Amino acid sequence: MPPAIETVDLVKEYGELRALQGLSLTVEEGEFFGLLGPNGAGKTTFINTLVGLVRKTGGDARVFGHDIEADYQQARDSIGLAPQEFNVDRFFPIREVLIHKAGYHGIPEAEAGERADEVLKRVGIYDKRNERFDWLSGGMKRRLLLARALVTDPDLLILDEPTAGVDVQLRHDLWDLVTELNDEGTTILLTTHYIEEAERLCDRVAIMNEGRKVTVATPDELKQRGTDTISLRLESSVTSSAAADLETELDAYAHDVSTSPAGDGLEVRVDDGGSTAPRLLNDLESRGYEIADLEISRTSLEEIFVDLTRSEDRTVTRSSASSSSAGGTDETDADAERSGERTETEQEGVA
Ligand SMILES: Nc1ncnc2c1ncn2[C@@H]1O[C@H](COP(=O)(O)OP(=O)(O)OP(=O)(O)O)[C@@H](O)[C@H]1O
Repeated sequence: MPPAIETVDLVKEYGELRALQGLSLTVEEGEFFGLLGPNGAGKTTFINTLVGLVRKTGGDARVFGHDIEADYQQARDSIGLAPQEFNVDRFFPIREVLIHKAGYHGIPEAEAGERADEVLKRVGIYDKRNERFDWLSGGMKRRLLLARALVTDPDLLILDEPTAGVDVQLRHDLWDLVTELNDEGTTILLTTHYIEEAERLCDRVAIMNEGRKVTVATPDELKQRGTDTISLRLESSVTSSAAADLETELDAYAHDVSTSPAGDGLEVRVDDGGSTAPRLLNDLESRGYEIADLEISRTSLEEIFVDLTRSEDRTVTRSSASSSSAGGTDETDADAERSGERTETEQEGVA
C-alpha cells in the first residue's frame, strides 16, 4: 500500500515568498500524524496544496499513490478536510450542506442523505440539522466542519487546527472522536498550535519552520532530545565562590548549575535526570552539602518545539493561545479555475 501522503521536494511560491521550500514528507497509511510549526511555517499551504486549493510551484505530491495534479479527483476523493476557517455556505440548512458535499464527490443522493444524518449524529449536532450555519455556536461550527470532512468517508482526514478557540469539553470530545476514527483505520493529518494536543494524539509529528521540515519524530523521541533539570534544596547555603567551584566540579555531566538568590537552592541541568541524580547526590554529599529535597523535571515538548523553531523576528504561539492565519488562497485565476471545488455551491471560497 502506498503511503497516505508522500511529498518530495514540494515547493510553493507566492510571488517572491517561498512558503514551502522543498518539503519532503511521508505519512504512512493509518498514522495519526501531527504538523507543528509557528505561524507562517507553511502548514496550511501544505494542506491546501494536497487538496488542490493551492497549485504547487515544484516537486511532487501523492495521496495514496495518486498524483495530486495528474490524478486530482482520486487524490481529492480520498481526503476529508476540516479547514481552519469557516467556509460553509450560509444559505442552506447544514444537512443540505453535507448532502451537496457528498454529491460533489459522486455519492448518490439517497446515500448522501443517510451519510449526512450519520455524521451529524457522530459529531453531536443532529438536532441542528435543519438550521443554517450562521445560527450555530462556534463549537457547533467546528463540529460541522468535521462532519463535512467525514461525509465522504475519507481514508485521509486532514484537520487544520480543529480545536482552535473551542472550549475544554469540546476539545476533549473532538480528541475522542478523532482517536476513534484513527482506531477505525482513518489516517489523520493534524495541524495544531496546542503542543499538548499533538503529544496526546499523534504517533509522529513533523516540525516545520519557514517552509522547511525541521524534524520528524515521535513525541517521546522529541522529548528525549531535551534536558532534565534537577532542583535541590540544601540544608545550608552555597556561597557564590562555592557555586562557581561546583559548576567546574560537576562539569563532567551538568550542562548548567545555578543557585537560588538565597543560596539554599540549586538547579542542575543534565541529559537524564533519573540516572544522574544518584551521582549528583553523592558528589554534593562528598563536598559536605546536605540535601533537604530533590525534584526532577523534564523539558516539555513545548520548550523543545520553541527551541527548534526559534527565529529572531517571529512570535511563536504558545499552547495557551489559539491562533489564526490567513492560510487562505491568493490563487491566480488559473488556480481557481483548476480547483473546481472552490466554486462548489456549498462552499464559500475554499474547502
Ligand atoms: N494566499 C497567500 N498569498 C500570499 N502569501 C501567502 C498566502 N497564503 C499564505 N501565505 C504566506 O505563506 C506563508 C505560509 O503561510 P501558511 O498559512 O501556510 O502558514 P501556517 O503554518 O499555516 O501558519 P498558521 O499557523 O498561522 O496558520 C506565510 O508567510 C504566509 O503569509
